[in-house]
Amino acid sequence: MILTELHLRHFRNYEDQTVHFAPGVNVLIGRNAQGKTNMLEAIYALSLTRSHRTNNDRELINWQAQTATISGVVQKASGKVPLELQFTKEGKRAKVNHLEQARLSQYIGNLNAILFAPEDLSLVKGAPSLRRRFMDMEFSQMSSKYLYNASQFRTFLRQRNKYLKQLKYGQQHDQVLLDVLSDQLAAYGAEVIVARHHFLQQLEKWAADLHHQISLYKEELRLVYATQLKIDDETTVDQAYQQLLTIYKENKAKEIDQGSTMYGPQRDDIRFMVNGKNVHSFGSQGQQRTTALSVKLAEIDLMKAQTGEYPLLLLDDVLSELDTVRQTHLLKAIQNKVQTFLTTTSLSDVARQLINEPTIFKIKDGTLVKEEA
Ligand SMILES: Nc1ncnc2c1ncn2[C@@H]1O[C@H](COP(=O)(O)OP(=O)(O)OP(=O)(O)O)[C@@H](O)[C@H]1O
Repeated sequence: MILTELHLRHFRNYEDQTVHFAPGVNVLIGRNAQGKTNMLEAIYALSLTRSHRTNNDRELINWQAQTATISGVVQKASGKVPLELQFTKEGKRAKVNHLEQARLSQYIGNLNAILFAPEDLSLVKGAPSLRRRFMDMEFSQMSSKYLYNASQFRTFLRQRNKYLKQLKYGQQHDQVLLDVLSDQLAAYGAEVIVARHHFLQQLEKWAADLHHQISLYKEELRLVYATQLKIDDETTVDQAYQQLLTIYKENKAKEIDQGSTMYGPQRDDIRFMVNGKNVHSFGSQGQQRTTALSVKLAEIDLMKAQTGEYPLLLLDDVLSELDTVRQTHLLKAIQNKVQTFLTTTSLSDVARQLINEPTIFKIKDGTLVKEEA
């Protein structure tokens, strides 16, 4: 898919900006604090209805304004889709084809984007919560079923944790409601766990291939889904549900004592194994970077396989973080395949040579101007 045009009104430091993007590589060049990341953030938000760097939507609204609007036109194989998002201090509204969507979950999936920023290089060495967030954000774009199950799971997890605390401190005594909440949590948790297992297996195929190439055929990458359940390719959602339910039954007293839910997908992780060793603990910084890059790039193909369309790729200042070999692989992998938005303070000679006919935009103080070829 291609984002052909974007209009920002009172979004961060953009007052009123219309841009027509190229289908290939769009390079956004500017000094620090001029609005490069803000532009990628706008595209990301138009895709997922939320920012990648804040949970507070109010921060997206220009300090002098009350409402921020992002709108754009997405060109897909099936035709053009106009999208619009509006952020006010009270909340947000989303429109597809000029029609307001009752739920944001109905909106997500119209524009798919993968964002790769320097902090993603810590996907491997960072905390497990980063990897769970990675799975949730990416798989939700590929499957509305995953989006729904993961969001229901979070709702019941909050309720169950609250109830476990009340039981712990004697504010509640009735364990029947706890059993009802455990049943719901196990049902949605099982859906999430089985889906993650399948998505990760597919992601592994592409990631392993890319990693093999980038490491100059020296390293084999494997992605292992670390979960408390016993899961393999044959495990059904019902079997996973029964396993979780049994765990909740057997650990009821322990969880009440803790005042929180100790079992389920909120504790899962991904282990990245290179040549049989966990890169998190044993990998060099270079291996960790190669792994993160391979996994991110593999998402492009996974998303294409799942949705039938390539996503947009947003690269926020990552070139400067990668050495020449990795830059070359990154730029080669995206050429002529995905519409790319790349921010940088200056384009290196290597990158300039590798990018096939880049369209260059200069960004200064919240204004973006296309550089004529
Ligand atoms: N809600 C807002 N209203 C107005 N201006 C804002 C708002 N939020 C952020 N800004 C301004 O946006 C600018 C930051 O832009 P951005 O994060 O896109 O920087 P950048 O060009 O990516 O720079 P760097 O290379 O340093 O990351 C800052 O000048 C900041 O003051």
